[in-house]
Amino acid sequence: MKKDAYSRHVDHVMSAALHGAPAEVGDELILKSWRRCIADYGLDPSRLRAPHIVTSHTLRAHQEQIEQFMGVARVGMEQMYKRVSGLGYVLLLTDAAGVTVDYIGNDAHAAELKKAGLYLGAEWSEQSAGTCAVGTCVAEQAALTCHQADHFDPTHIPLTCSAAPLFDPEGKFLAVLDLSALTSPADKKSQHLALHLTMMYAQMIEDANFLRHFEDRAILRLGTTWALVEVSGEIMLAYDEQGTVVGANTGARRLFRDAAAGVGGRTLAELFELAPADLHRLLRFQDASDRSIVTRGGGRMFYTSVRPPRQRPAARRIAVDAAGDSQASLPELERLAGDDKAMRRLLDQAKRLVNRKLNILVHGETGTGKEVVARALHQSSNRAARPFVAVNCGAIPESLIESELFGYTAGTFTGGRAKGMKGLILQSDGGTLFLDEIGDMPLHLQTRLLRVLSEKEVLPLGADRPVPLDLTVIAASHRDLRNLIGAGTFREDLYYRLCGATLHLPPLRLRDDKRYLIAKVLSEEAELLGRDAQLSADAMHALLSFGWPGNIRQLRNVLRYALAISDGALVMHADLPQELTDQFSATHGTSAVPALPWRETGVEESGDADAGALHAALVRSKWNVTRAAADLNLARATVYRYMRKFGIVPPNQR
Ligand SMILES: Nc1ncnc2c1ncn2[C@@H]1O[C@H](COP(=O)(O)OP(=O)(O)OP(=O)(O)O)[C@@H](O)[C@H]1O
Repeated sequence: MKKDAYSRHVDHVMSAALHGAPAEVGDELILKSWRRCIADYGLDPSRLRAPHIVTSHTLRAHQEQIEQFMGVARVGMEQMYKRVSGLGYVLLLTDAAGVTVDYIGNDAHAAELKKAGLYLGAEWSEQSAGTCAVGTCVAEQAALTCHQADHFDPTHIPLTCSAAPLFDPEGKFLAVLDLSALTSPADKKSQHLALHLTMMYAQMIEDANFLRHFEDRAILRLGTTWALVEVSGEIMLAYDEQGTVVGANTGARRLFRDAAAGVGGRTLAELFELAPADLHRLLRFQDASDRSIVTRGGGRMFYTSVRPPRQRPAARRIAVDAAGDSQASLPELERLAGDDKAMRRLLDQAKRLVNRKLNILVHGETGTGKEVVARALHQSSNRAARPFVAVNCGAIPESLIESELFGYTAGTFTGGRAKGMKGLILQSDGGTLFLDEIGDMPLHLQTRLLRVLSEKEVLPLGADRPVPLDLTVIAASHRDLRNLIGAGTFREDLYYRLCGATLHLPPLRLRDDKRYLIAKVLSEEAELLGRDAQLSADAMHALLSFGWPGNIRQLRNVLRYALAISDGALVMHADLPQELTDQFSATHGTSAVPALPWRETGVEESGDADAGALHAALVRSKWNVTRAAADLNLARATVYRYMRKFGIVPPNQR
């Protein structure tokens, strides 16, 4: 900015703030903000300040405060960004303090955007940045555009920014959605649509969050247009079975602003003129053919639509109640465990790792839930709306792993796809790449993967230029990778790249929350069948006493089987597969005692517990590989591969 233009700006801000009228500035919110900057925060428009970017530790703390909301907001932001991409805009989501907790922009301009503060971690409060769209939106809790010289600090004059406030389901100010650009036409009117788009998406995100928050409640939507009331939640009220309002979105709070006691805690009959039949249909969460309603006192007419509460299947309630646990409403990561100490510690650790951009290594026997944990970590992260790509390095034939992972360009292979193929690594860009059985990855591909991880770019086969990517890897192994390093089959440097943090999943037999897991898996399986399920006391006892060499995967298979066999809602001991009932009666003294499956051979002494589990499954199936594979939920080819690997030889071939 030229020096004279710069001093003109400073003079204009000072004189308008001290003596000016709103008409001179053109926007009352901007004028009020200039005054606050001078009188309340003691800012000086002639002192230029570079944008303030908070440390990653502070950023994480801000993100943690609104983590769940960020997941919902991200979906809306991505949709919105599609509408404006190519027009030079970036999207910011800030928290109520004005700290940018999420961001979508064109990475090609990352350096410029970062310099301008249009980036993750930038703090846009008025106290820090002077008048700006986010800061003034925070101060006024109102939508506005802060265009070029509206900014207090001349540093920000090149920018145009439109921001809208977001409120939580209780009406508390929560966040700001901001659409900004580094350059724009001089006329502020050019940003009219940008402001409206921002307000529209802010409302959509806020309403999506409202619907999620009250998914267990009926929602009454009111609209002024008959055909749109189903889809546009202009005004929404959540209410309980008695018709008492338990939540209201911003539109509804605005509508009932004059009601002395607000809307919360009042009944629908107090707010609307309702005939008994109308009240009845609302309490039964039914729609009616005449879908109009009139507010009491104000006499305003609206069209209505009712969204009934989400029905949790009875089976889920019964089963979880059976475990005496009320975790059903908790986020996915929390629900992975009951009160097992090791798992609770692991989940606490996992929650702290979620958005840290660290690669994570998950270790545990087969079927302990390594992939389940990886998915839950992804779903709890701010990458949740981006892809979760799972690759089983042990299952893809070695000849294909390279092209599957890294992709290839057109013409690289005869018989390949004409347009080339985007590899799985690139497909996970911005999301999470889950590399299962990482210990099975051939050495030369480990080298290529290491390069991808360190350089954050991938070179598809046949390509001459690498493609940059935002990669977060969660790798899993049932084997101790340090043993593989010792044996020379796993690269030590890759190991250190992958284990930004390591999570050790305990085997099911050592978990203290078996009762919780049994109830959870039973309810999930029963839900799939659309029925109720409970376990008889002795069936539960047998499940609790079993050794579970195949861990939670085996538990799921057993319960799926038992549900298929059982006649009614009650799963009996006799409905369980024979392997369980045999062991149960054995350990209770009614027949010969088989040793616990994973201890019955010396294979475990090889240092690999899975060899024991595999051997046990083969013994149980009388060396029928197909049945053992089904038991362990593995492909037959995988069972053969592991048999070769562990040196397990069937008796008839010894
Ligand atoms: N906490 C859990 N709650 C309910 N089901 C679970 C849980 N953890 C794992 N499971 C179930 O156990 C089975 C195996 O899980 P998963 O595939 O994540 O295990 P894994 O350790 O990755 O197995 P592998 O090493 O063989 O790939 C799946 O059916 C999954 O649904």
